[in-house]
Parts: sequence; C-alpha cells; structure tokens
Amino acid sequence: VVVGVRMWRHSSEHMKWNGTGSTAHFQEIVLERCYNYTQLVQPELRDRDCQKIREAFRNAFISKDPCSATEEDYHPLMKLVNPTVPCDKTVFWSKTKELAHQYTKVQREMFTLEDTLLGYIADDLNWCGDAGSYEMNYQSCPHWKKDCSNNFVSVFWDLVSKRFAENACGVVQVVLNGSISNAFDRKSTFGRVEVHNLNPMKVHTLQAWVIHDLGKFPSDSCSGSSINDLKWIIMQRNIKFTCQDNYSSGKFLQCVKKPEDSSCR
Ligand SMILES: Nc1nc2c(c(=O)[nH]1)N1CN2[C@@H]2O[C@H](COP(=O)(O)OP(=O)(O)OC[C@H]3O[C@@H]1[C@H](O)[C@@H]3O)[C@@H](O)[C@H]2O
Repeated sequence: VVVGVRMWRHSSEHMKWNGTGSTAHFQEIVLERCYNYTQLVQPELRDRDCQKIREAFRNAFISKDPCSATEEDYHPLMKLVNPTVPCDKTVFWSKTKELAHQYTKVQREMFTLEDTLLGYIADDLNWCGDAGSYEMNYQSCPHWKKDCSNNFVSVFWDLVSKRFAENACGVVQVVLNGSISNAFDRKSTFGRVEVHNLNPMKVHTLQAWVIHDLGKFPSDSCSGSSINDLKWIIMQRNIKFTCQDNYSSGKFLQCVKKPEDSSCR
C-alpha cells in the first residue's frame, strides 16, 4: 500500500496543502459577523451567545487533521444555532450566488443560506488547523479535489446546506443559471445535498427560476434536459415542480419586486 507522503513544511509545524490558507483574523471576523447578525440583521436572535458560537466553531476543527472532518465535529456548534426560516421563504441557488443574494436583498423576507446566522458568519471564509498544533494554518488548507473532500470547509457547507433544506417548508425556490449548459447539476450541492433533504411532508412545491445573463442567448431553459432531470427527481419525492424561464437577471429582479408589472406576465 502506497501511503501518501504529506509534505511537512521544514520551518513551521503546519502541513503544506494545495488550497489557500485560513482567512486572516478568522476568529475576530466570526465574532464580529455573529454580533452584526444577531444585533442588526435578525435582532430576535440578540440573546445568542456569540463568544460561545465562536468557541464552538473553533473547537470543531482546531488541533484536528484537516482531512478527517466529520459532521459530528460540528454538532456542538449546530446545537447553538438552528435555522428557523419561515414557510415559503427559502431560496436555494446553484451557480447563481450573486443573483440569488441580489434577490434576497430586494425581497428582504426571502432567505438564502447566507441570510441565516451560520451562512452569514462563514460566507467566503476559509479555515483549517493541524493535528499537531493549537494554531490555525494560515499558509494553506486542503483543496477539496487535490487533497481531500472531507475537509472542514466542504463538510461544513454540506452540513449547513442539509439542515437548511430539512428546515424548509411550503413553496421553496431555486435560482438556476440558464446561461450554462447544465443549469441543474446532480453533483452540485443543490443537486447532491439540498434536493434530497427537502421534507415532502413539509415542502409541497419547488419553484425553479432559470435565469440567463442579459444579452446572452440562454443555454438552458425549463424544457432543457437538466431541468427535466430535476423535475423527475422532485416529482419522485412527491413534491410539485414548477419552472419559470425567459427571464434575464435584470428582469427577474424587477419582476420579483413588482410581479404585477405587465412585462412580467
Ligand atoms: N458561501 C456559500 N457556499 C455554499 C453555499 C452557500 O449557501 N454559501 N451552498 C453550497 N456552497 C458552496 O458553494 C460551492 C458551490 O457553489 P455552486 O457550484 O454555485 O452551487 P452549489 O449548488 O454547489 O451550492 C449552492 C447551494 O448550496 C448551498 C446554498 O444553500 C445553495 O443552495 C461549493 O463549494 C459549496 O460547498
């Protein structure tokens, strides 16, 4: 058996990985974002203990082999924060992160995962430690493809995405990218995790929006094969499927704000 030889940096105690290192000032950013969210964004969460949340987040991965992450490592953190999104207000996205967040900015009552506490805290951050150290590794962290998929960042997003989907109820929406050939991809987090964790006892309809970039000819649409694949999976799960296409991103944002507008059908 060839045992992969991990390259140790000669000078410091940290491993050398293929991915970018932990975000500088990670702990301070986590604490600041937690206070910002619980005091300003969702004041009804003002009693959440941000020091405890920061500590539980750090304890999930510090001093552990960054290629041995499991969902259990995050359980103490998950116990401190449970996503409570009102029914009919959940928005998933795939390959349309910016547009989905523009959507929930104009429609404040809608929620993407980033509009919940854990998604808000962790968005765009990177983090990892080392089994042999109490310090975070700011030089490099495992790359999900070149090093290992069970790294702490990938396991975190799969876990919070699963909980976000489990919690959803009523009519849920997904914003998909009509400017790429496969707007729906079974291997994406939406296709691999969220679709399969919707609870058919709570979610009765998935509404898909297939949005294409302005001035670009749509590459996929509601009648495309990838959307039909999504429709089949959803209907197999006893959830109704509806789909809207023929929207550019600008028109989508305008029409979600004013659906009664004549140009919005
Ligand atoms: N900062 C966030 N990252 C992620 C969220 C999320 O909500 N916020 N994710 C996943 N995710 C990470 O984004 C890329 C894939 O994006 P991309 O390929 O564009 O789309 P995915 O379907 O994989 O992920 C978006 C989907 O999963 C949640 C969010 O609630 C959306 O409904 C991959 O690294 C995932 O681990």
